[in-house]
Amino acid sequence: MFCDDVWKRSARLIRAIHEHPFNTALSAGTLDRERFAFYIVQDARYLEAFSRALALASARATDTEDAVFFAESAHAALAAERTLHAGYIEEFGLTADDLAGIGTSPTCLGYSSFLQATALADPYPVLAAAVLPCFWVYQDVGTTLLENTAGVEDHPYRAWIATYSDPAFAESTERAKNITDRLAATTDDATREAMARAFFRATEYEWMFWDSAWHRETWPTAEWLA
Ligand SMILES: Cc1ncc(CO)c(N)n1
Repeated sequence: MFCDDVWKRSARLIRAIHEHPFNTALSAGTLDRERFAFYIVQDARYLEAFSRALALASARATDTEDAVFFAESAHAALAAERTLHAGYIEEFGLTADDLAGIGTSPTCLGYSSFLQATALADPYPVLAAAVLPCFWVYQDVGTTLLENTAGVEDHPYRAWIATYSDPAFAESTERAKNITDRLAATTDDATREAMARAFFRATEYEWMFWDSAWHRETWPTAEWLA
């Protein structure tokens, strides 16, 4: 099956995601607030783009059940942004003015733009494969973090871990995988190859997203603009 195949081929990259210092510190509860705040602000922006890509997947779906799934997922992404992310942003005391002053990072813009370009310009099966790692990687990391932090009381990032280890999110991940497998099975070789490339690119961006939060990535050219 397509999903099993691309997941196996991503094994080393997935391991690197699990072992990234951002995620090991997130798991240990030692991740500093500055890095997590950077991540949450960028991720709130990412989720708006992800939601748009999902809404476009819903519009382009050839199967009504798939259209429902993608529309619900588009809504869930924005709902997460308005609860989980907005909750942390409030906890960190970031005002609307603070947020307006924080630039979207190169990686966040790259990942967001990649998803939206795929949504608008690539075949629908390629779009399904591009959004799949957004579900699968988070579900995988979320459940691992839940296992690793099971006995920990008052984990500072408990709400984040709970969101992505939720059985409902695992169910969505299964749905996204099933849709992608069905589309891969019924398309041509060239499209299947493009699906694999989109899956790998999105998974690379997932690693980069955590890495960019760890380093609090900025635009190297920012100082030359007024
Ligand atoms: C970067 C990224 N990928 C996936 C998810 C899960 O939807 C998220 N919140 N952020």
